[in-house]
Amino acid sequence: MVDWVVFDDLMKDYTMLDDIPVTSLPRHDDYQRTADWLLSHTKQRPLVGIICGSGLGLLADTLKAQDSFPYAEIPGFPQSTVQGHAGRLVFGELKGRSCVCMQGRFHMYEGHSLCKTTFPVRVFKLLGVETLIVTNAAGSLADGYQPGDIMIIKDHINFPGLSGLSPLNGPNDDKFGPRFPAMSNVYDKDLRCLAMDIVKQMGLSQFVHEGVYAMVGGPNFETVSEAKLLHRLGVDAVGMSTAPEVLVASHCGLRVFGLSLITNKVVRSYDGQDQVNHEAVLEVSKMRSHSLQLLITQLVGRMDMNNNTHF
Ligand SMILES: O=P(O)(O)O[C@@H]1C[C@H](O)[C@@H](CO)O1
Ligand code: HPA
Repeated sequence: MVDWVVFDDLMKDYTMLDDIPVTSLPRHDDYQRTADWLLSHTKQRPLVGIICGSGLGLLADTLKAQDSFPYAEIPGFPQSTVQGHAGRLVFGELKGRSCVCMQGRFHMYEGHSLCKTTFPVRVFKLLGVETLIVTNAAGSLADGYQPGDIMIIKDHINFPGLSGLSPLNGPNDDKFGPRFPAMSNVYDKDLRCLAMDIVKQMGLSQFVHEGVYAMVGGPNFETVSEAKLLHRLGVDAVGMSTAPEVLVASHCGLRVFGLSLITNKVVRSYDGQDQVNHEAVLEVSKMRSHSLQLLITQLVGRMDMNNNTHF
């Protein structure tokens, strides 16, 4: 079993993932042990996994017939440290469909290696999950977006990934997926269309967009020049998570759907005094999390199941 305290201690001398001794990376058995423990502690057999972003954890509270486990009680599970991320794994039903929900995620900027931030995704796979729904709080760069809007993620730019920081670094585990996974169609098109349909029926079209999410390492928010650069690159929203989870999910054949809640506009001008902060991010996510919850609930209720073309 991975002991993350020992793991972190081993890691402290390694600044590049390239340097991580492969013997200390989690192995298939480590993920399996955590999955087996969970399966023996709940009767739920989830087909949908949900990761709640900053301030978006209330969704987990709406699950029916809940079994919940603080991360600290789950063998092999990492711990969350960020305000707005409760640190509980909640099993339960949405529209009668069995789900497992991470109320709090792990970020690279917390000092976790990427294999640690994505550990739960492979556990989800071994629990029988077919579809992963990722959510996050993000700052907008696109001109038409306002705080409180929702962005259905069409694609992402993974800046840490482009510079060699990938949760898939290290020996490939063929039991999970191929060495060189394609990433050209990661955010499932059918689910995106279904979500847009639901948005129309909910009368929310004015507040919902489809766009490109970029992951940066954080924990600082962007400088004005970085914001200008992201805008020129065609990024619609920027955040500090999601891409590694999506990579690992897609690698092991999960169908992926992603939503960003726009909590702030990224400052793109040297004039003015606007400054983003985490408290404001949490406040906006709390204010608008209800619409996001309704959208996810409808989506889970209407998505096709056991029809995952990735298998
Ligand atoms: O977990 P997510 O990506 O929703 O969290 C965002 C990015 C930072 O962790 C934090 C900044 O306020 O919110
Ligand atoms: N930048 C990066 N991450 C974020 C932001 C932002 O403006 N807002 C919420 N998460």
